[in-house]
Amino acid sequence: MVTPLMPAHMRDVTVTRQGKQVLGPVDLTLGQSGFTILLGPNGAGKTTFLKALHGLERLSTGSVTWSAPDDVARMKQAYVFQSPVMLRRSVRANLGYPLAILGQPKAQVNDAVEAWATRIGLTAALDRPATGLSGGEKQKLALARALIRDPEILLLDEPCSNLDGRSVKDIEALLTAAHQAGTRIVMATHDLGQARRLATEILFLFKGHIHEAGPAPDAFDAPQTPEFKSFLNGDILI
Ligand SMILES: Nc1ncnc2c1ncn2[C@@H]1O[C@H](COP(=O)(O)OP(=O)(O)OP(=O)(O)O)[C@@H](O)[C@H]1O
Repeated sequence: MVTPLMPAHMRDVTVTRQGKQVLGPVDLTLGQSGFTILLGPNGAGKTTFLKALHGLERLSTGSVTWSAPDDVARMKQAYVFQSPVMLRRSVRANLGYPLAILGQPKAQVNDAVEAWATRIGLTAALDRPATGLSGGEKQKLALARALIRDPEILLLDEPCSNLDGRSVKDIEALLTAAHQAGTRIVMATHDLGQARRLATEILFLFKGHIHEAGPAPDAFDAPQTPEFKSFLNGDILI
């Protein structure tokens, strides 16, 4: 599927915090389809990049433009945080929330909730408080809550950090299915194995700059910059 939202352009984007430039300048076009993995060591600026793209970050310079008006673009994006944020309500209410606020009829919301609960293995927990779920269950719920309204682009900030292997596998399966169904994905991760499993495109960030951008697996097989080469070698970058 080709989304009318993309391509998106980041032009001369910089973010400065307390006098320090933590991102940019970034000049980049995100193409119409693909699974972009944003790699980089701690503090490289991955979260800042994703938030800048999503409009959650005040830009010091530059602009982010989508191939649709800003209000339409905002509606068609979903963002999954590193630590899932749960409403203090049931799993059912959490899952249905994005559709309920769009004013969808209750029966339709309920059908979608039941279908997604089955996909993430939480049918038996539907009427339990979401705050009582395990970390992996919460992150699956957060992902399902993002996907339930069928976004054109999904932005994820290290959604699998601190999760057990089973949960990582489940989340990767959900992401792969979304990608295959045509959802544009941009995801930050520390995990090189995960990047190799999922990426169609790599962005490597270091000290706020993009040092490598290109298709996977080529970027892994023949890194173009010494920084990305070192990162792939497991060296400590300073
Ligand atoms: N509120 C803040 N005030 C000042 N500096 C900040 C603030 N938040 C983040 N930073 C700095 O901005 C830079 C980029 O941070 P960011 O969280 O985007 O990196 P990251 O690649 O996502 O890191 P991590 O992998 O650790 O989550 C870092 O140097 C960080 O210390």
